[in-house]
Amino acid sequence: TVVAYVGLGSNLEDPTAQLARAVAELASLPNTSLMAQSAFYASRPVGPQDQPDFVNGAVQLSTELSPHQLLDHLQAIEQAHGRERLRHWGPRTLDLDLLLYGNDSIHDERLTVPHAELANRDFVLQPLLDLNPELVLPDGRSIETLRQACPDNQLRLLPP
Ligand SMILES: CC1(C)Nc2nc(N)[nH]c(=O)c2N=C1O
Repeated sequence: TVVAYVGLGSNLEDPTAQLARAVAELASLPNTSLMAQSAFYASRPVGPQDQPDFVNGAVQLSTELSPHQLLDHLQAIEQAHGRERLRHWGPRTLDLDLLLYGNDSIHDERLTVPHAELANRDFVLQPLLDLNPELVLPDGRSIETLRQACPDNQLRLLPP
């Protein structure tokens, strides 16, 4: 099995409920078990500001699924949450991103792992630190170091 990290985000239709439901759905994927889930954090949107604040989190999975099988499931869960891509970087009910898949680097037409924006988004880095403070990227950079260098998006820790 492989340890994979999935990022969650939402800013429509009760984001904390969307994330909580998505965690349960991820935990029940085939040949997959939920190892840990991060706290949830609220923050202002990075990019277009004319949309609601986001809630973000991450989960640590142990899976036998391939990266592409896992991606298929993530996209199916997003669809089940009624995600509509009306505009690039626009608001959405649920965003699931495959952040890390073991120590693999993957770059194909469907998948970029580690996630391309991971290193400069505190709403991704902080949940990853919650899950594994020792986490290191395939290229050797530590998540802890990246988090310290990352622009501060004033994350607000939400109560469990
Ligand atoms: C619109 C954009 C870039 N900004 C975000 N901003 C925040 N705070 N959280 C997100 O998950 C997020 N996702 C995005 O895709």
